[in-house]
Amino acid sequence: MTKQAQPWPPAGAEPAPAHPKAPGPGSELGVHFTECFGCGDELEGGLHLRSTVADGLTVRSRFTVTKNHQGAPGLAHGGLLACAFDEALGTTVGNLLRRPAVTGRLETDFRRPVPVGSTLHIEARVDGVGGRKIYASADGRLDAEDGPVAVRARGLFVMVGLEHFTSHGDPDAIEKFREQGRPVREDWDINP
Ligand SMILES: CCCCCCCCCCCC(=O)SCCNC(=O)CCNC(=O)[C@H](O)C(C)(C)COP(=O)(O)OP(=O)(O)OC[C@H]1O[C@@H](n2cnc3c(N)ncnc32)[C@H](O)[C@@H]1OP(=O)(O)O
Repeated sequence: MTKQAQPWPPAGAEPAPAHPKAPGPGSELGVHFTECFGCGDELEGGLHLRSTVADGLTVRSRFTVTKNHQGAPGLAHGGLLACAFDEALGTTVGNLLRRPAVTGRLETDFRRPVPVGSTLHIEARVDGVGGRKIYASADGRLDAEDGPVAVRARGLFVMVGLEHFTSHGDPDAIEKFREQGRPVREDWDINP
């Protein structure tokens, strides 16, 4: 049987404008939580992904593959690469739309090996919104913004209320997150 390509974003999704308080093009997004494996600076073996808003509903992120990220000798582990895309897509959705959301589904296509020492340049964009569902996709290129594509990903994010984090998360970590000042509640649309 021939596999039919599904449209992306799916029928019914609408283009989503950036939130009025979303950071503008050129803004560095920084660390959203210091213990985050994707972007936090407290975890020596983390990805230390860094992101900058680009034009449109697009964010450019990059991270350098270290020995902490290996699967096969000298090559990035696919699961770690998926983590980098989860972070890059999540930070794009969170910062541009300013609606709390979590990853419901993440698809990755691994097109080329990613060696230790290389830097992956990830361009992620919001593709559309349908109800509580946010569709986003990203391309990861090797060692330059116009380098060869090594990984592609698509994510479905589902808008949630703050109780998702307060009822399932660790209260001490949530308190630390609040003390770090992100997100500033007034700058977000909280209820899905
Ligand atoms: C400045 C700071 C920046 C912030 C920067 C943040 C960066 C961090 C990046 C990392 C982000 C993460 O890893 S987040 C962590 C990983 N993800 C999680 O732990 C999520 C675990 N899953 C859940 O909690 C739940 O399943 C939810 C919330 C996703 C959905 O549950 P729910 O609230 O009961 O809603 P539910 O009715 O099931 O789903 C709502 C709609 O989405 C659809 N839907 C739900 N899941 C799926 C799915 N896998 N595939 C297809 N569709 C799905 C449903 O069919 C439905 O469509 P319809 O009927 O409406 O049409």
